[in-house]
Amino acid sequence: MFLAKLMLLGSGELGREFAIAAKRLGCAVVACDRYPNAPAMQVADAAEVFSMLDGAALRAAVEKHCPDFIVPEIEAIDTATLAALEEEGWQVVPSAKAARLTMNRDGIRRFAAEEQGLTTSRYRFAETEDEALAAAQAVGLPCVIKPVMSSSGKGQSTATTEAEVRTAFAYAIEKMRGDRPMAIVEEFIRFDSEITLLTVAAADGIHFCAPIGHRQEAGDYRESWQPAAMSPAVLEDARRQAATIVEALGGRGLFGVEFFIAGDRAIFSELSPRPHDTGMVTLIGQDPNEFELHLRAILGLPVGTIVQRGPSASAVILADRSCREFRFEGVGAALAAGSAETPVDLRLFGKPETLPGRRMGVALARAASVEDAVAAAKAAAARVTIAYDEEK
Ligand SMILES: Nc1ncnc2c1ncn2[C@@H]1O[C@H](COP(=O)(O)OP(=O)(O)OP(=O)(O)O)[C@@H](O)[C@H]1O
Ligand SMILES: NCC(=O)N[C@@H]1O[C@H](COP(=O)([O-])[O-])[C@@H](O)[C@H]1O
Ligand SMILES: [Mg+2]
Repeated sequence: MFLAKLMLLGSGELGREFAIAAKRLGCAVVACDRYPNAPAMQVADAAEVFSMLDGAALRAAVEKHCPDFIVPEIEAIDTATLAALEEEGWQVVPSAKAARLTMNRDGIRRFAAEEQGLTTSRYRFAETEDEALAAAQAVGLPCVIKPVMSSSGKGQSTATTEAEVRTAFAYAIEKMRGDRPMAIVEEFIRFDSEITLLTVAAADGIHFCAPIGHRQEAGDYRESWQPAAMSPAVLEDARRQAATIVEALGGRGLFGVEFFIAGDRAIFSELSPRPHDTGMVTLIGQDPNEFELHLRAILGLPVGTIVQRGPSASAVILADRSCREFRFEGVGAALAAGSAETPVDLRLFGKPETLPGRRMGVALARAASVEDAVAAAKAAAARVTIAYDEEK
């Protein structure tokens, strides 16, 4: 009856779009996350609620549902259990090795820089304040300090003085996920721009999407656009580095490979072995979009030709406080801003609770230029407001 059964480990906005793509292609989806009614659960065939870091619960869910593919959707997963499951013959996407190396920044950074020879910022790891100070001295100030296990900028800050290094290290350890109190101390790169190069490893080879530019604030993305303007030589270098690391990680799927662009250098930053948040722009600008590409690659289907439909952008809709009783307003006004020349669309993720800075939705636009697309997406996002009710 079903083409395949997919189990999502993590069920946020990215998993939700992936689940929709999977349902369209006749797959069964089991959505797992730490809280009930997570975005992907709302469109899945079945749901399981447990912490992805709980290996026993993860194994029990796999043995209960017997998925054809286990699809990590977040970084923080018990990767030792994933590796054991893979060893026993379960299919982990793109591979248990990719999930293990990318869950922690030390894993992927060492692999990229020391084993694959990619260009990266200078970096050191620190487990104590003294080690953080020594690391900052080695990489130079200012430096960026991040917990080795975190995402979306959580626990990340930039230090320009020794005193700030101490504060930044304490902040990283306070905000880390998991149980490894370790931070990466990175040279601050004065980049001209930053991009995500979506790279697909599929049955019919390696494919690249047009580069996606993005702007980050507090370590989290605010707007992304596609195609990002780049010199052909730098793009070629980024593609070479992306292909190197994707092939070395192994397995099939879509990867979001992040680079800083500084002059004629493409500096590898990190990668997601799964759809990328900045890649939500492909929901309006690209066929197949990043979620459909991930699915096709996983299922062993050919990707064929990827069509970029013209200058496109996404802009995020963020909450500013904690609340369980809230409503979206201005949705009609946001959509009404679209036109034949500048189509506008929205995704509201259906998260059951707001938190300060939590991404609740995204506005999408296509236009005559990337600048116009970003302006249209931002304007649409600004029209959507969240009305918070008193906690009941
Ligand atoms: N070494 C650096 N130099 C300059 N800016 C940096 C550096 N490291 C990170 N940044 C800025 O912070 C952003 C977030 O960093 P990074 O991608 O490492 O964190 P993250 O928490 O994994 O984010 P996400 O999960 O959203 O990709 C980068 O996109 C960039 O704008
Ligand atoms: N940069 C990684 C990223 O964007 N991940 C996406 O955010 C969700 C968690 O959101 P939450 O923190 O609001 O629950 C994840 O499940 C994934 O979809
Ligand atoms: Mg990143």
